[in-house]
Amino acid sequence: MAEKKGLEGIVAAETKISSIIGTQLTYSGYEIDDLTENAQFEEVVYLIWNQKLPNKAELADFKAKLNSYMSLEDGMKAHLKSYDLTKVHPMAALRTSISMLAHFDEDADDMSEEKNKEKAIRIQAKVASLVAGIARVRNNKDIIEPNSDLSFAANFLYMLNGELPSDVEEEAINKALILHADHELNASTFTARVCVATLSDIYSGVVAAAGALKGPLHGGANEAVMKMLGEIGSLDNVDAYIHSKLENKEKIMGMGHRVYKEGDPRAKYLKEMSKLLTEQQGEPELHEMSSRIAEIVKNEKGLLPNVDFYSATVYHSLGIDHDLFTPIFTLSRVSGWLAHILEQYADNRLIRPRAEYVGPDVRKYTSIDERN
Ligand SMILES: CC(=O)SCCNC(=O)CCNC(=O)[C@H](O)C(C)(C)COP(=O)(O)OP(=O)(O)OC[C@H]1O[C@@H](n2cnc3c(N)ncnc32)[C@H](O)[C@@H]1OP(=O)(O)O
Ligand SMILES: O=C([O-])CC(=O)C(=O)O
Repeated sequence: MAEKKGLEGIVAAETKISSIIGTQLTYSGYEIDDLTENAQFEEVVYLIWNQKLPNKAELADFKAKLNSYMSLEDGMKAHLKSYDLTKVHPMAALRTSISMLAHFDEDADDMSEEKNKEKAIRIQAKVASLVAGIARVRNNKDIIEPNSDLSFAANFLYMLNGELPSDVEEEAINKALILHADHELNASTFTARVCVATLSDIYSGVVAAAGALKGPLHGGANEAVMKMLGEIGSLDNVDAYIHSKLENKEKIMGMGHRVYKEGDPRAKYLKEMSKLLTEQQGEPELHEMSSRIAEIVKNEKGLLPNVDFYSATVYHSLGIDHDLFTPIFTLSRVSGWLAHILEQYADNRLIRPRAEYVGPDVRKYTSIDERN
């Protein structure tokens, strides 16, 4: 067997975008706590794309560009309306629609640095409209045009719900977007880098990454956490449910992490928000159930909550449909993918590891009549 199954611990790239040392997560040198408590998501996107925080003029220019790209073309809206969203998961719809964006971009295959940077802004902006648009179309509601007076977080909620968000809602989404923006060489980001290292285009890299994020061992875990809470039903049922899962060697979603063994530094903010928002919504039991799950899994397995665990109850308390949780993760993480794609292009080499062959020895072809 390959020595490092799942490439655990292998350093496969150099990056200036984010770093994990123990339980310290930094984006281009800034601690995640500092950014979560003080920054706007747009500043963080600028930071991870440029390795510097924007000054006032740079931020204004960046926001203006994001806003100018946010509307979907009529053809793109018609495309979204052609999906059967009663059958297709929004994450599958989002993956497909990101690919379709390239068909409306005459620069899609232009590989110049200038055009790629511009396309990054366009993709970041349009993914917000796509997530909101998919949610609206499936509920037979009109697609809402973005409002350029709003922050990225508020604009997303406005396009999703058709009404201005409260300050609490805007702050919660802004924080969640910052916390999910980048995470070193996680599976979806690695996928993006592998894809574009063939010198494929930026849209292909983002589509490949979205496919990787969708899985329940990665970004899909946030939706799975809410499904688990629904199955458990009440605080009284938590112990029996979790013990039975663990006895059957089943995984508890939202718990554990490949890199963080002493805890995910992002989880504490989401835990705080989960407590506050579930109380405000009159559903404190959901947070109490989550805390009890975390306590049992820590005691029994030594595993701690990851970013997906408490984000589930945060999004639920904001009234967001459970199958939109991973698309919202995408809305944030696309900033990290784009940062890594640009970094990969800037100093590219094809990513092509080797596999250890463990199949049958060399043998001769036999005609179909001779086979049993
Ligand atoms: C944004 C993100 O991607 S954060 C991660 C989101 N994913 C999840 O929350 C899914 C649940 N968690 C997991 O599946 C894992 O903890 C991962 C995939 C996140 C990381 O896992 P890895 O470090 O690769 O550990 P791996 O899957 O090899 O498991 C190692 C052992 O811990 C156990 N384990 C790991 N996570 C869990 C869990 N959540 N619940 C129960 N047991 C677990 C495994 O069953 C295995 O036990 P064994 O040695 O007795 O067979
Ligand atoms: O880093 C990882 O393996 C998974 C993760 O937490 C993330 O992508 O945010």
